[in-house]
Amino acid sequence: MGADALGLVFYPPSPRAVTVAQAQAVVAALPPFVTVVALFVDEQEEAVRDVLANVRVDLLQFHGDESPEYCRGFGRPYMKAIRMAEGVDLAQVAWRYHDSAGLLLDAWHPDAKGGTGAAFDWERVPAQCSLPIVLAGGLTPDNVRQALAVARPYALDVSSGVESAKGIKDFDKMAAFLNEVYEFERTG
Ligand SMILES: O=C(O)c1ccccc1NCC(=O)[C@H](O)[C@H](O)COP(=O)(O)O
Repeated sequence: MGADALGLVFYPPSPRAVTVAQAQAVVAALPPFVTVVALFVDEQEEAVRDVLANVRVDLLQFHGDESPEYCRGFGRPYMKAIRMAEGVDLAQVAWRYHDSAGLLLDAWHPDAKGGTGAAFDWERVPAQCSLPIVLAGGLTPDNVRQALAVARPYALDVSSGVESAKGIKDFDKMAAFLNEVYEFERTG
């Protein structure tokens, strides 16, 4: 459908978690030029290295409380996800993770690390940031145009909003989401 990237969730508690074998099958079916993102949450280094040794990964996404040293320790492009708790200082975060490919901003949730379907206040996305902003959290075909207008992110990341049930992607919802994005790009 034209998405630039696809995320593989290597976080066992997630309903979207994949095994290495499932990830290999997904990657093998992708058309060229789609960025493969491997997502981890406070994972043991050994487990990350095992995925890197067995799956063609373009970008690591760290969605927990990983330090900058941990994130860059794999010698691969990475992106740090930040859950937008109250008072988070994005300028300082961008400085600490200066070599991150971007900052993925997601909703903070008391019981889950991500993929919750909850949104945060898009007005909190800074107009200026030293890193490209990837907007996530509670995006749907119905609200994505508004999110783009308010937050003006570099990219979007969506999960629950294009699913029929937790972990089950819905073709029509994905198509509707992408159509809304293209329409926004066309009309501003
Ligand atoms: O998707 C998950 O289950 C997940 C679990 C734990 C940490 C991160 C997770 N997903 C990360 C993502 O990048 C999601 O796309 C992002 O949180 C937005 O999710 P949603 O609000 O469901 O669109």
